[in-house]
Amino acid sequence: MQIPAIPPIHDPELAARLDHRIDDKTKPQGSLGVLERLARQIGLIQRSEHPAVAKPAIVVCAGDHGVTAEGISAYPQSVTWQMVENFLAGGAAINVFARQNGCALHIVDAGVNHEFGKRVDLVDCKVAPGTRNFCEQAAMSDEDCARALEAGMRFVDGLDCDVLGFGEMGIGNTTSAAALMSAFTGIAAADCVGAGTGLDAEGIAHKRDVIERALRLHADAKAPLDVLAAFGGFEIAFIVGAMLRGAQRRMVLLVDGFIVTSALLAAAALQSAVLDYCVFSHCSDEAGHRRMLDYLKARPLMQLDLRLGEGTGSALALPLLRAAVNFLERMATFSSASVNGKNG
Ligand SMILES: O=C(O)c1ccc[n+]([C@@H]2O[C@H](COP(=O)([O-])O)[C@@H](O)[C@H]2O)c1
Ligand SMILES: Cc1cc2nc[nH]c2cc1C
Repeated sequence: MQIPAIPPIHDPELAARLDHRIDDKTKPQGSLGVLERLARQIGLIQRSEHPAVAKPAIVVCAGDHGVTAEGISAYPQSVTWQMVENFLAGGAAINVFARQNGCALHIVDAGVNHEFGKRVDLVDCKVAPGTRNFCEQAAMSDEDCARALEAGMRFVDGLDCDVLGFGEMGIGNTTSAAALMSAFTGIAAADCVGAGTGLDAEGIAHKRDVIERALRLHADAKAPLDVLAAFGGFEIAFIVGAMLRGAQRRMVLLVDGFIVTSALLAAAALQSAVLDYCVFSHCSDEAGHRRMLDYLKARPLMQLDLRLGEGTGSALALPLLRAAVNFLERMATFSSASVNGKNG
């Protein structure tokens, strides 16, 4: 398997031209704050002084997790496929927010423990009906992990979009994400673990024990792909592949909550320049997410106490991305509006 080469977005000459355009708008310099940094970043990603958010898409990847056998979620595994049906019927939060924001939505079965049959609206990339219990063995074989990564890359090869948002669905996947976080960052499991869909304090303590046990079992997994295979999920590996290919194709990558960011930890361990292409939509209410973002030196756009996943944060961030490219394209300049500039 070929890991995509990703160039950094570094381009001092274009950055200077973007900065000039931004500073020439009728506002005190820097006063549009984060939106100015976004406009500059999107311009550098798209290699354009006139960046656009014209064709946004969100991909929601679903997969099941063998580690649910350890009793680490407040909900049964069957909710994964039932929510996939809900996505396909248009009734989930992500359907509502994607529609509200004029965003294409793609639903992927990367490894759900359910036979959906032939469905035109479901992208069938099922590698297996769920991962193995990573307390007993690696969640994925190396081959299956590579299959999920490649499926993510191939999926993005067929996409026509400029902004690619990520979401996921998978009962048990906050356990997978917390284990990935601890393995990739060296942060203690106790500081990675959280309530997920709604565990109480006792449930969280048990989840921490499960993760610590698995970290001991797979202590030899050091290379990024080995860590991903040991603790990941099919939906997480699919997202890793899709992120790497999306960055290679110079898409803006919209990062959602705790699980999607754990996929980014793996992607960044494989190709650190992928981070240049990322916009962090929000800081999730899942306990470890703030620490994960800090580790990546990431500044999320919003803090809404969301802990849903599905790409809901990605969808809700779209108006801010649009505001960033719109002010750059549509605001008057000091000279066009005859407004005096600084000290002038
Ligand atoms: O995105 C987040 O930050 C987030 C935080 C907590 C839970 N979730 C969602 O909840 C599910 C996993 O929770 P759990 O408790 O089953 O591990 C999965 O479907 C995720 O989309 C998502
Ligand atoms: C109902 C439900 C919806 C979800 N969406 C994402 N994760 C979820 C988990 C549950 C339990």
